[in-house]
Amino acid sequence: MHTPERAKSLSSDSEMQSSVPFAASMILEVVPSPVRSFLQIAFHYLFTRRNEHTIVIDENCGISRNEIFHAARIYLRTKISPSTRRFKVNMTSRHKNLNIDIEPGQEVTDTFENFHLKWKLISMKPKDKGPGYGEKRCFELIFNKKFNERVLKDYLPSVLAKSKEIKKNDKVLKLYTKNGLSERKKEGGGGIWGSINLEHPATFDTLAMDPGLKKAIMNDLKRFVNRRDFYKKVGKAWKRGYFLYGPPGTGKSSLIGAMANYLQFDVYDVELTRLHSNHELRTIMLSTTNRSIIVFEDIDCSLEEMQDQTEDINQRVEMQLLGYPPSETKLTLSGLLNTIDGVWSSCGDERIIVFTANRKDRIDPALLRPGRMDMQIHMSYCSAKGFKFLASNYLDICSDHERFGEIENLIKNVEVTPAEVAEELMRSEDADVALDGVVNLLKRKQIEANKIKEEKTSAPEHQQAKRLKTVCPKKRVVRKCRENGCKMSARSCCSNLIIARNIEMDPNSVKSTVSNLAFGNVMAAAARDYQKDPELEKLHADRIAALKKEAEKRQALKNQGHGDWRAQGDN
Ligand SMILES: Nc1ncnc2c1ncn2[C@@H]1O[C@H](COP(=O)(O)OP(=O)(O)OP(=O)(O)O)[C@@H](O)[C@H]1O
Repeated sequence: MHTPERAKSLSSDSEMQSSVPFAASMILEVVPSPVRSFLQIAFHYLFTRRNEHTIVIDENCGISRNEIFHAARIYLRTKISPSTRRFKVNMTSRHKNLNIDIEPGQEVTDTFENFHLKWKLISMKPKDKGPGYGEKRCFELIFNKKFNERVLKDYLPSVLAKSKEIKKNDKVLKLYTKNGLSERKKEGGGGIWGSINLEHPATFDTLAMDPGLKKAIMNDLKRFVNRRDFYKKVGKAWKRGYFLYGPPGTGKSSLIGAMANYLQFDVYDVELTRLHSNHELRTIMLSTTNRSIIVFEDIDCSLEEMQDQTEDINQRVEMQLLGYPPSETKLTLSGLLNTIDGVWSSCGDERIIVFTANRKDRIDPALLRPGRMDMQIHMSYCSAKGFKFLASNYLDICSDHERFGEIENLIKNVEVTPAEVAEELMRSEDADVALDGVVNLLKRKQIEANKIKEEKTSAPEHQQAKRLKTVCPKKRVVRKCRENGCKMSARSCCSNLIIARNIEMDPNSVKSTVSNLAFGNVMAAAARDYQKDPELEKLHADRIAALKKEAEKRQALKNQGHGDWRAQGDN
């Protein structure tokens, strides 16, 4: 059994003395002190270090986590003794116990059956980088070489098993977000992921959704985690995909929180728009842990942005031909699909992949095919049942209330999200006041809905044009372009329109709008685009002429070798 005394002896001068045979210690007793320390080191090496074996356990295996390193960190928390000079302590509201952690440079001793071992946490930082940047950590496990086989066969597996048990008893869910490929945060040990404790309050008990659907999701999750052998037998990666879609505020994120709390799984939040290549996506997927939920939120918007980025590349290639340095963006839909269910996806167990979107019709069907997305869940507007559920949850109204009838009648005809209803219910603890708020909200929504309906049916063309004006300018431009068969990205359509408008208004202002782009090139592209679109061409014939003139002028300036030709005005 390990004792503080033993720990101390291993980490001090007396360790050396105690580890040499009796005869050698007698010699040390009699020699003068300057010679003694020299002999101490020599004897220590001769009788102890020579017989030592060291196993190095890195934090990561390439780009994946090294599970033994992380298990050892958890296990060694229970082995920190009074002789450990420095260690960390933390505890959040969700922890059941104080959380103790070993610090780099510190040693911890352990005893297994009848032999001793020493663990040391080592941290190496590149000199020229800031704290936590590019840091590499490893454990050194030192023991007598005659126990080599027992360490590998018995001791390390027992460390893995014990750490699992400790984790189970004091599990705190984590929410991981990406740090950036080259960063390695000290805390959280997630490699390229930074983590915070996930304290999402949502559970299946607090979610307002169809009870049948709720039950089906819970059963599906339970069945999934219990089917390790089944997945092995049929030769499939042990993962499951969920696609959650519905308008903002219908509870998609809350459902993810409820799933994490139900399964006690960590959550990884992948922001596709922050990734630059398929390689980067694979790297971050490989560094996620087992028993986790990997979330791609608002995938419809992310895919649109990915497409925009790719189109930007096409523009940049054109710019490259004009002598601009090359740059590339390679995060593609096929790369995403490949990462989800290609060879990469089988590197890990018990993974749940969740995609969320506001609209299903904007998603490429390839992404939703069975095997990729096993369960599609529609999160819809609040129903009368949903409202009653929220009322009982927020206001503790378990039976009936005089305003329920009116609310049920109104809610049937309007599109209101659970988030909007919840917001009203939270405004007052007085049920009458809160429910009045809900009634007013529903009435307002009904008036708005009626107005839109009216506009649609009365003078169609005039009203439609009016309505188009009220939607956001970007959407209006894109809608107009799509109606005319233009396939350019939203961003390109808008930037072309801005350029055209600026030319019409004030040619000098153009340079500020597009100062970072290859001016002449963009102008030419914009002009080409207007020509592609017959209706726009008709409407903007003189704009096209202006664009062409502008493009030629800028190109000519460039050809003449004017330094900063983008900054030249129209003089
Ligand atoms: N179905 C629901 N049951 C209970 N509460 C809900 C539900 N939907 C929304 N809420 C409440 O509204 C808030 C916002 O919901 P949530 O973020 O889960 O919606 P979302 O669909 O993910 O929205 P977004 O698409 O904008 O991210 C939640 O914190 C919760 O309080």
